[in-house]
Amino acid sequence: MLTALRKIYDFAGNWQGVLKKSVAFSLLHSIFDMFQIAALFLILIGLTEGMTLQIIVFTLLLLIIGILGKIYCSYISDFSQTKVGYYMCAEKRIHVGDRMKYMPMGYFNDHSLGKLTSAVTTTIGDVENNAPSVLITVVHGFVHVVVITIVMFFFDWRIGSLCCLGILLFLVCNSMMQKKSQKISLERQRAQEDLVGATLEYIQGMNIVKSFNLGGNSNQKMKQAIEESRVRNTKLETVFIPYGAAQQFVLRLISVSIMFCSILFYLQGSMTLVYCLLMCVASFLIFSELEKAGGKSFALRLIESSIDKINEIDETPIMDLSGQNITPPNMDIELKDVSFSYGEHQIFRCINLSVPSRTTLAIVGPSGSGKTTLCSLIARFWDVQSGSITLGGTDIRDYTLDKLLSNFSIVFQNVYLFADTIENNIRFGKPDASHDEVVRVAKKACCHDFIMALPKGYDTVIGESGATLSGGEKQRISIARAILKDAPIVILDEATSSVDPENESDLQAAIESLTESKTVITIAHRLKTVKNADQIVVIADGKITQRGTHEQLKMQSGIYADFINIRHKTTGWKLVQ
Ligand SMILES: Nc1ncnc2c1ncn2[C@@H]1O[C@H](COP(=O)(O)OP(=O)(O)OP(=O)(O)O)[C@@H](O)[C@H]1O
Repeated sequence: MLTALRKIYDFAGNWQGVLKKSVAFSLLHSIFDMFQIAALFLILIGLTEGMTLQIIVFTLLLLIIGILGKIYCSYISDFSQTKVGYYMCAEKRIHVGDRMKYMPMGYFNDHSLGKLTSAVTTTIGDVENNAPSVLITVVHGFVHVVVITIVMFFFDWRIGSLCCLGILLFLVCNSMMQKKSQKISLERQRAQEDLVGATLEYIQGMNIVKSFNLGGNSNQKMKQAIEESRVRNTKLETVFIPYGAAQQFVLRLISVSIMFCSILFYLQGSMTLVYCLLMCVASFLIFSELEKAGGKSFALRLIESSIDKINEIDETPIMDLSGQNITPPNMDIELKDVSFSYGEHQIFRCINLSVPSRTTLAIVGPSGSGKTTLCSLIARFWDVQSGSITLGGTDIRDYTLDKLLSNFSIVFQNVYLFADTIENNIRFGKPDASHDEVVRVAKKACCHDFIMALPKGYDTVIGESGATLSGGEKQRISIARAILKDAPIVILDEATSSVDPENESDLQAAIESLTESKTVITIAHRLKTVKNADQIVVIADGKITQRGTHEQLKMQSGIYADFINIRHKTTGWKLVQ
């Protein structure tokens, strides 16, 4: 239990002060609670030994101060508790999100989208909603019972000892429950992750679901995940209920024992009537807060496993640790003996390549040969396993990721647009750009006219993933933001789809604006791009099998000439005119 409490405290980070304040006020609340017992004690003395005005006034004062104190302390404690929960988790979400930018892409291969989404949404949400309140209730419950026990010892050591026995028995039940819950908490968390993953997959694949008319079967996975989550949650409850009941039983039993013993001691003559009455009334109050703590403490393991999960993501090694803010003297890119594999799947074996500043490289090759991977290695989305890649003569691993990536504008074939205004989507390339700058690049990327035809122009909010724009329009928006970034190196995965003849010339004009006077690396699908490139490399079987200009390569027998003649249709690579 202490480990879990410690973890919550550590998790609070910058908000530990507010958490301590909340705990302190909940303890003060306990002290004000004692005022009730003191007032009761005075009333009983008054009733048995004669009521005086002094006793009445003092009792009333104690009650008023106690009630007001409790209200004030509750307010501050609850407010701080909500504040700490919200802020510590908001900070953690931002921190984890920031860190993810610097994680190797391999991390995202090994961890499903569902698991990561679940971690930053529901798992952190669990911590946000429960951790501070559980910590405060548990600490409060224990301090409350300890304070009361001390007071009981002050009145009668035998009753004090009974209180100690109650605490001890409660701890035994509670630690048994904590042990039992450890395994189930993990299982429940996994079920939760699977559920988020299945839901995401279902929603993301909705167009496929509809187009294949598979509504009935396709959500089978989601149904299974829901069922699994139900089973785990129910199991959790079923396990806790007997222990929770045992805790309650133990505390109630001791309360009743305190009452009976007090009466017995009074009848034997070893306790005064006042003390006896006081103990009888107090016996119902002694364990009230501990009982609440017991009710909440079952959540400690759940919170602990949630915190462990979030910390595990947060502690994943990032790529940026030894990077420096280097400004490359030129944009020469050099690959020396580069080998790379995805796990066991070898993609490149000792490849060498040189792309001088302000030249154009066209990468061609069959589907799955590694064209995208090569671009990803140059932009350090992945680290090479052996060999090196340099930019301006410096190994790209010696740059900070921010500094390295500031040199690249990357346009992917599958464009992702954020659920934000068109203007902000373009501004993503340069967050401090003015409206005029945004319009200027939109014109260059041939977007301005279709943007102005939209109901709110640049302020039109596009649906998630750009759902309300055509494929070609999305492409041009992504080119506009790349033009705005104005990085000296452009990596471009040419669109093979979403280009109809009307869009074609606009898209071409946009690409020409983007690539003008830059070092350009293109995954080329168009004969025109390939023809105009300063250098063409053909990738196949983990190697660069051919390199040269269009004129040189078309004369050589080999994959390139075959492709030009569209003889290798079956490999899945073709050039469009
Ligand atoms: N993130 C990844 N994890 C594991 N394997 C991957 C990953 N990305 C690509 N691969 C595999 O690496 C190989 C090369 O993929 P890559 O996308 O680089 O090829 P490509 O030449 O760009 O293909 P295409 O022309 O079809 O886009 C493929 O076999 C692919 O399945």
